[in-house]
Amino acid sequence: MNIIEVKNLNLFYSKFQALKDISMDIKEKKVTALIGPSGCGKSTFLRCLNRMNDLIDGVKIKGDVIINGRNIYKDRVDIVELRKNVGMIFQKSNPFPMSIFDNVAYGPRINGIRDKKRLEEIVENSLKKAALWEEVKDDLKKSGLSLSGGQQQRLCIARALAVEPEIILMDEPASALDPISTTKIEDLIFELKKNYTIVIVTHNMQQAARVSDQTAFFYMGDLIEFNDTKKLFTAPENEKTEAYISGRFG
Ligand SMILES: Nc1ncnc2c1ncn2[C@@H]1O[C@H](COP(=O)(O)OP(=O)(O)OP(=O)(O)O)[C@@H](O)[C@H]1O
Repeated sequence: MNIIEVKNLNLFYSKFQALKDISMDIKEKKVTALIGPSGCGKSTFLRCLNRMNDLIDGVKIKGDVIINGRNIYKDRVDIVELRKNVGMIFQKSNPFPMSIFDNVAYGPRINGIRDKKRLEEIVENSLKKAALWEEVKDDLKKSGLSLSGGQQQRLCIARALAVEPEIILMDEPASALDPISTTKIEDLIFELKKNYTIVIVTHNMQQAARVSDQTAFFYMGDLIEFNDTKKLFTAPENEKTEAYISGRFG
């Protein structure tokens, strides 16, 4: 089933067109990777899926993004609800300057959950789902900022999971991490897709090939090819895709 349907999406930063008539259906509980050379529009596209571009001055968006049957740009949509349902993980982990517990409890508290036991449950479950619990369970009062880079990124994933999203957007979540931490994030993505839909921007083609079910190749604002990951990397249909995956540009 398609959880996200993008139809004829165009995005302008003032006069510059960064996305050109993009249409793409994203399947539920699968990992979709967005690849392409720097500046091709991957992050811009990702941010369209939870209206993060609304925050940028001079942005104009035309077209439709339909999530669970609701057009997030046209129907009356509560942005806070939307971002709860469509969580986001950034390249640079950004824990709040507070304890591990408070980082994960932050969203649930904003949503009005006050009961201590309930919060403890949510924090424990979210940290378990983010594969961080075992490493931090003995000192949840420790500052989130005192964790290693890889742990901080998993803390941010736990924080996103604590408000029960359906979709998680990841913008190069492992590009600042060492190989071992990267493997942990990749293993986690594999685990998470049992319950969540994941859309991930990555510069790393091996990573896209390892973690994703479907891959979209962008080039200069165009969606050049969108295919099953295996097919895209072994028998691409477009010659630009082939040139890119074989390292001839980008
Ligand atoms: N806030 C902005 N204002 C103006 N132009 C922007 C803005 N953000 C991005 N752009 C331009 O839009 C195009 C797409 O940028 P985007 O960041 O989406 O590309 P990307 O494929 O994610 O690149 P990278 O891999 O380098 O992160 C680029 O030409 C970029 O310069």
